[in-house]
Amino acid sequence: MAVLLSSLSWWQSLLLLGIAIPIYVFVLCIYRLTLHPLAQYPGPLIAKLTEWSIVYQTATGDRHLDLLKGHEKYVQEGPIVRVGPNTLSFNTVSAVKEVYFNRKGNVQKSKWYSIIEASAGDEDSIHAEIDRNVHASRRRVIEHAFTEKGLRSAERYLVLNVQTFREIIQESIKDEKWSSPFNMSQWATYLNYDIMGDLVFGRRFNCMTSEEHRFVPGVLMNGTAFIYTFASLPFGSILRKILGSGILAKPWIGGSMARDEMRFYQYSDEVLADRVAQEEKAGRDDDSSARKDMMHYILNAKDPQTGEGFSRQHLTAESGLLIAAGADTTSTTLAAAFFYLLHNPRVMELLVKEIMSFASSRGDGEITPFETIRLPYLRAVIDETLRLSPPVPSLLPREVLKGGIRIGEELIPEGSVVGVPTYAIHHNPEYYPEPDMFYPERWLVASEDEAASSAIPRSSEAVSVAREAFSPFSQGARGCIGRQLAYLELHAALFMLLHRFDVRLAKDAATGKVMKNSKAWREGSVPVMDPEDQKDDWREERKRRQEFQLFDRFLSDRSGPMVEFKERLV
Ligand code: HEM
Repeated sequence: MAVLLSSLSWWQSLLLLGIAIPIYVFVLCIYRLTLHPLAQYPGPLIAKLTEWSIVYQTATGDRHLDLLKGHEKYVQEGPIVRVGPNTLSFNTVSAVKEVYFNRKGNVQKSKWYSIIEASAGDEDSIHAEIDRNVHASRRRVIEHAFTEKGLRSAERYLVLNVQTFREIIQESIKDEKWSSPFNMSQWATYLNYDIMGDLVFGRRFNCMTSEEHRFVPGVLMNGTAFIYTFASLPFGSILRKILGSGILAKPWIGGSMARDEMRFYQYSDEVLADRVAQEEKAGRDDDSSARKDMMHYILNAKDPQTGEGFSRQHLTAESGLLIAAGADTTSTTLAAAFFYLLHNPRVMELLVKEIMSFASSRGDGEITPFETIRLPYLRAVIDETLRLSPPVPSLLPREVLKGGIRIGEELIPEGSVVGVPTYAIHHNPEYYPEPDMFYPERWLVASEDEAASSAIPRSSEAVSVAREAFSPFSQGARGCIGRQLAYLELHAALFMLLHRFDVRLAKDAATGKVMKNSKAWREGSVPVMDPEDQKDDWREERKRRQEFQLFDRFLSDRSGPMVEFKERLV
């Protein structure tokens, strides 16, 4: 071939390419539609032909909606949809079990993960690491930071940060009236960044009280949006080198999103450098009273099997991951919980009743975050929020290894990419009757009396089916390591805020409608979208009955609800 090309003049080579490329594309398309091992599965034509359909979906922020729409459209043909030439989306519990939950399942994270943290340097965090053994070894190191002892020592800092938020709200309440409106997505983000700063690095970012670090959530969301799409490009693994080199971050090539992606890792590396210096100083001074935050455990931990700790490059990747994974997800859920409570007064009333009666049963005794975990209706509200608005809403891609994998009745061949889109399975009526309804009771087994008046079945079988499909934290060996911490934060924050304040949706004084925050709460943020105030130009799936709107950037972008607070008269 090379000899042939070298014997041609430039215009003959060009002509040859001009003929060969369309023929290649044509043959590839025919192959993908007919002889490809996944050709038998239903799906949109464009998705069968090209990966660019995934790129387009990730760029719009609507991928979770597209995946659900695909499953609804092809439901008659079964629960599997071909969403890319080589990618299958499943909407079943058996797929959740085989692909995620089963630690021996014959899959590994797809190559998409090898690109998402290229800007952190040559080493991947535990989230991006593909090799299952390397991941297991690193995860054992990180687990030291998530023990019950570690979480118990975190309680105090959770409380202090929520107290700061309460004080800020309190200051905005004038003359025993309602506070000024708070965009809950914005304030839940500041709160959770401050909590994560405190818990991971032993220092507050003070997002709630000062402007200095408030740029970080925006930088993270922009960077994540960029990488979500970039990593989905065909030949993404070749592009990793470009990303890691920082070329895209040059002002004359990449846009602000590419620059923000780099900027986020620079920021987490700076924060890490300060923290490592502190740890070294504490070691030199033999200071046993130094703060034992998560980084303390991570800096000092060794994998019990290999005896190895983390290199500096790993630590940079893990620092970025912990800020991103910990702060952003939990704040989406807190904002969404306010949205659902304020649109469902019945649920709000029951929840406040539970909180108040627990508090009064304790008299003047101090209530710790761990105790709030025991409140069943509060947990049901949080789980129902995570079901309808999962902060990581799309398909977590896994590549099938040699020998293939059996999922339900199907044998899926090696090299295919498979996954279960969380938002889609959380709306699957087979597991969640009346899936669009915010109904926390679905998580609680009903007594005989309750069953008679229940809107949906609540037998122990129905609840356990719902539990099996429930995947906001994913499941199994690659599932979320911060799950317990997230619940602790959410329980504590909701308990402390609702115990102290009555809340209501802020209304626009002129129109009397739910308030829209026309000003972006950070650069590039989406406007407040309240489905009660639907616009004609909203796509159909965004008009779901009273759902808190997410924009899928792998993490979720969001805004609102606009909330006002008033001191409760106890
Ligand atoms: C509501 C809150 C949260 C949700 C919904 C959530 C969700 C998830 C999901 C879906 C994954 C798997 C991602 C994948 O497979 O690509 C994950 C992984 C992870 N999460 Fe969370 N997360 C939350 C809170 C937290 C918190 C508070 C932390 C702690 C700092 C955390 C740390 C991590 C880490 C380190 C991983 C990677 C685990 C591994 O690969 O071994 N997350 N999370």
